[in-house]
Amino acid sequence: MGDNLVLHTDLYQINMMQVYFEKGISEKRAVFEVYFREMPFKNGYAVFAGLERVVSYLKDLHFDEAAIAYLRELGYPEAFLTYLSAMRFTCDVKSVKEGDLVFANEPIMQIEGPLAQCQLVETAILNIVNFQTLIATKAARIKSVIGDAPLLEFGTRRAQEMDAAIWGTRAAVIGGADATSNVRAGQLFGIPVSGTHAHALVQAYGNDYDAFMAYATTHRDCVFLVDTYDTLKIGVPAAIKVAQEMGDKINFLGVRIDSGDMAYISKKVREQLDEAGFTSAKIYASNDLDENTILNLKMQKAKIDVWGVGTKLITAYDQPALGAVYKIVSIEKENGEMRDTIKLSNNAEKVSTPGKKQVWRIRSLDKNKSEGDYITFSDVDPNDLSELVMFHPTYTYINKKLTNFTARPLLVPIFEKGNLVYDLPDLVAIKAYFNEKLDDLWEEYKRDLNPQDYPVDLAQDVWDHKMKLIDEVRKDVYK
Ligand SMILES: Nc1ncnc2c1ncn2[C@@H]1O[C@H](COP(=O)(O)OP(=O)(O)OP(=O)(O)O)[C@@H](O)[C@H]1O
Ligand SMILES: O=P(O)(O)OC[C@H]1O[C@H](OP(=O)(O)OP(=O)(O)O)[C@H](O)[C@@H]1O
Ligand SMILES: O=C(O)c1cccnc1
Repeated sequence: MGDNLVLHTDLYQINMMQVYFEKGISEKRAVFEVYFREMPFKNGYAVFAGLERVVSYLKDLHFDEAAIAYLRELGYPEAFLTYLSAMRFTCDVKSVKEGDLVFANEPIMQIEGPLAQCQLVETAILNIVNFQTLIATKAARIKSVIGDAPLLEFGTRRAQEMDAAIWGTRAAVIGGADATSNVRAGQLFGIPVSGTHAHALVQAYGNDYDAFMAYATTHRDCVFLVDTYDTLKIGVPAAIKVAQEMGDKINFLGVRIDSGDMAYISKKVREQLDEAGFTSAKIYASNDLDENTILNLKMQKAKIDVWGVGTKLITAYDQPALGAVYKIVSIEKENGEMRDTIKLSNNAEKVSTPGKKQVWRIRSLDKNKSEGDYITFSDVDPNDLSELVMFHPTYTYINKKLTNFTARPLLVPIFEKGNLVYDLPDLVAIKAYFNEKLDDLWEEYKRDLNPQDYPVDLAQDVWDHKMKLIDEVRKDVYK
C-alpha cells in the first residue's frame, strides 16, 4: 500500500465534494473549526497533540493516479475526477500548538479555503487530533499522580494496531511519559527507549538466578523481573545474588514487579534490597496500572520508584474516544462576502458558534496565572482593550472584569494558501512547552478528580451574533 493518504476520508466527503463541484460552489471560501464538547476523562484540561501528523498529511495532499483509478471504479464521473486530479491543497490552517492546554467548546484548529478541500480533510484531521489529544491527556493525568518519578510507556502490545502505538507513544510523551519500550517510536521521534525483560527469559532458563546471570553477562544495565515464580522468596534473592556476584561488572538498576499486592510486595522488596546494601536499586512496577491505581498505591506508601504503564494509557481505557467535531462556521455568499453559519440542536451544548474566531488565553498580570479563555472574532485583539468582561456563555450572570491582563492567541498560522509556514518543534521542546503551560494553570483545574471548570467565554459580540442567528433560524423554521 502506498502512503498517499488522500483517500483516508469518509465516502460522504467525496460525495459532498462532487455536489459542490457539479453545482459550481466547490471553490467558494469556507471556514471550518475543530472543537470538542466535553473534557476527556472529566479532566480539568486537555493536552493538544496531533499537529505534526496533520501537517504531514496536508503537505502535498493530492489525488494521485491510484486514488483517481479507484474513484473511477466506484463510478464517479470523469469531469469530477479531472477536477480532483488537478486539486492541490491551498487552504489556510491555523492550529493550537502541540503541548498547549485546550478546553471544551473552543476552536483548536481552523481550516479556511475552497469548500471542497475543507470538506475532504475533515475525517483525517479528526482521526488524528481526537486520538492523539486523548492519549496526551491520559498521560498527563497519569504523570500528575506520579510526580517526578519516571513514567515508562509500555503499551505497544495492547495498542489499537501499529499507528496507534507509534503516534500514541509520541502523544504520551507530550503529556508526561519519560521513555517508551517501543524502539521504532524511539527511532522516529528521538524518544528515550527503556526496558527490562519478560517472564519468557526466566521461563526459558527455568530459574531466576540463571536467567538474571545470563542477562547480566550480556548487558551492563540490569533490571530483573522478579515475580515469575515467587517474588520475595526466589526472585529478589536471585537478583541480589547476581548483583553481588557481578559487582561492578553490571549496573544493577533494580527489579521489576508485575503482579500481586504491589504495596505490600514493594515494601518487602525494598527491605530486602536495602538489607543487601542495594539502597539505590530502584523498584519498577507494572501490571494494569493507571492514575487511580497509582494514586492508591502511593497512598499505601508503596515503595515504587519507576512506573511502567501500558494498556490503560495507550488505549485510553476508560474513555476510548475524544469527541472533537469539525463544523463549518462561515461560507462565501454570491456577492463574495462571508455568511456565518450555525447548527442548531435540541441539546444546547451542540449548538455551534458561528463565525471565524480566535481563542485567547487571558493571563492576569497580577496573579501570573491563566484566568480563562476568551473567544473573539478573528479580527479582534483583546490586547487593545483596557478592560475585559468575561461571562459564562450559558449562565451569563457568572462574570468577571479584568484590567491588568495579556491575551495570547492560541490559534497560530500553520499553512497559508497551502504553504507550510510553521516550524514544527521537536518533541523535547513540545514537552517543555506543555509543562510551562501547565504551570500557568491554577491548581483547582489540575486535580484528577472533580476539577473546577476552566472558563471558556465568548466575547459579547460573538455571543450576540450567535443568539441572533439562533433567532433567525428559529423564525425561519417556525414561521
Ligand atoms: N496494593 C494495591 N492496591 C491497589 N491495587 C493494586 C495493589 N496491588 C496491585 N494492584 C492492582 O490490582 C490489579 C491486580 O490485578 P490482577 O489480580 O490481575 O494481578 P495479579 O493476579 O497479581 O497478576 P497477573 O497480572 O499475573 O494476573 C492490578 O491492576 C494491579 O495494578
Ligand atoms: O499491564 P500494562 O499496563 O499493559 O503494562 C504492560 C504489560 O505488558 C507486560 O505483560 P505481558 O504482555 O507479558 O502480560 P502479563 O504480564 O499481563 O501476563 C508487562 O509485564 C506488563 O504487565
Ligand atoms: O521493558 C519492559 O519491562 C516491558 C516492555 C513492554 C511491556 N511490558 C514491560
